Amino acid sequence: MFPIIQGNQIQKIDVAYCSAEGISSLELMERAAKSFVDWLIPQMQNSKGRFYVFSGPGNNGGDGVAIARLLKYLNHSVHLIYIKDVDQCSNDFQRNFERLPEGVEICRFDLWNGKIEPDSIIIDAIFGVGINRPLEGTYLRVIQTLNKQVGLKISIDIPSGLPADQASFGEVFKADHTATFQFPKLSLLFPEHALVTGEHHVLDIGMSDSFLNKFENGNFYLKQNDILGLHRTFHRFSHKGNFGKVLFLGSEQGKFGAINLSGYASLRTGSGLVHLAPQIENTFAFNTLVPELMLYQDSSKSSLYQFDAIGIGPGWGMGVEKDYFKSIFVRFKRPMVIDADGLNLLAKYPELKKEIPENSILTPHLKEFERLVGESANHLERIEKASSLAKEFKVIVILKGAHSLIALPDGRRIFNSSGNQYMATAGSGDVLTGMLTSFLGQGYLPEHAAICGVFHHGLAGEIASKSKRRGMTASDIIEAIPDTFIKLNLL
Ligand SMILES: NC(=O)C1=CN([C@@H]2O[C@H](COP(=O)(O)OP(=O)(O)OC[C@H]3O[C@@H](n4cnc5c(N)ncnc54)[C@H](O)[C@@H]3O)[C@@H](O)[C@H]2O)[C@@H](O)CC1
Ligand SMILES: [K+]
Repeated sequence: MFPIIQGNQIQKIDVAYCSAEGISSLELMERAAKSFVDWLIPQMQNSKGRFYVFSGPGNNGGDGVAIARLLKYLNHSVHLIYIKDVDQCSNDFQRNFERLPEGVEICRFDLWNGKIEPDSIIIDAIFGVGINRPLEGTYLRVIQTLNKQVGLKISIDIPSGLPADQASFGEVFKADHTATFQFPKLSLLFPEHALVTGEHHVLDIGMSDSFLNKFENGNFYLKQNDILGLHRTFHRFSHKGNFGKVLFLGSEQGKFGAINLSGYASLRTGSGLVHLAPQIENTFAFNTLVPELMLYQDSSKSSLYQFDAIGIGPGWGMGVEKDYFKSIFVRFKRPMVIDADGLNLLAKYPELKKEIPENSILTPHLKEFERLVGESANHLERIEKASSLAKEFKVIVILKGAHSLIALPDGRRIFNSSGNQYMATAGSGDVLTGMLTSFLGQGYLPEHAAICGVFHHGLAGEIASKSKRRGMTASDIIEAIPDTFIKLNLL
């Protein structure tokens, strides 16, 4: 997993990395510029190959100058507009400025005519992770001018004006794409910044996970390779008991789909036996939409011990009695998955939080999370609150959304990389509950069940949306679950 390093530590890392690798900071900047250009060129497709690079005074600006040179070497039309006098810019900016080849159109911002030819690509290299205060004066004018321009806009490392680890504090460059070096900066993962970061891409500049781990401060970015080693393997003699017997409690009258989706998702994730216990008087009048699903009549007196894992909450309704709810914790005693109305009931009866079995997985979306812990001023505060909840009650909190956060009881916070906007559809959360419960039932450690569940869920959404886009449904996500195992070559 990439650690997500704080913005104010990044300069220190650059120095340590250059000394460990025996390279100069100028060489590191060259690597960054090259990785950017290697990524950029295939993205251009129908563009005419005309670039306007806007460079600020620090090393982000230096990256921009180096990129202008590399683009010129590839015979593109390149304009470089710099903002501060060159002799006041960073050393590596100046070294790169001296190396600019003939043919790059160079102009200082205050002398620039403000014209950008149609179909040009605007590259924002004004500020990177060194931003430490809101933009004002000329810098503010530059960003305001560029935000009014039409054309594809790409930010280097981070959109200028956005601080690396905090909520935005002023005007920010509005990028269509952000190409960020080595690991995503924390603020690129905040939903409220979606309109300025555009789509983000992580570019490798050669720093290994083990090198970066020396500087970690608890935040990590989950990649595909990270989950491969977490999976359990099963052999030829495994029987359905090895794959887990799971139960879903939920679905009041009128919401039959909810636990059907969870149950079916858990079958597709590999569960051996799946039971549904709907919240209706006559359980056996319930319609299981899939023949492999079985019904179970639960009461506060029945034993839940026969199940390897349980998932509670999808479509449950708010009429569930407090004592019955508590009895589930007391009777099962082991980690379980709590979602939807299970969480809303915890918000209604907060005294029950302390009864939740340790290492259970809670999966609130933003609204359910707000009901549980109150409003947050921004996503950073939300992340802190999720982490506190996980630590205080020794549970795993999965805060769902783009880049779902997995907050672990030991304080680590893992941000997911898989998934896309098409997954914001009815029942998508019920599917996640099914997958998480399935992994728990197959004997995965709760932490591994959370990580694998979240990653596979996002990957299934990516696969299903290839042919369905906006028309993708939760059932399509379920049908794509087996393909996630095939894609990752998991037996
Ligand atoms: N390992 C990495 O991550 C690498 C980073 N590089 C680049 O270096 C960048 C960081 O460079 P720097 O630390 O020079 O930071 P910046 O390029 O963001 O610039 C910081 C400078 O701007 C000033 N400043 C900050 N906020 C301001 C404001 N609101 N108005 C006016 N001036 C302001 C600061 O005092 C400082 O002089 C990264 O974002 C990245 O683009 C690459 O060159 C090489 C590799
Ligand atoms: K930038």
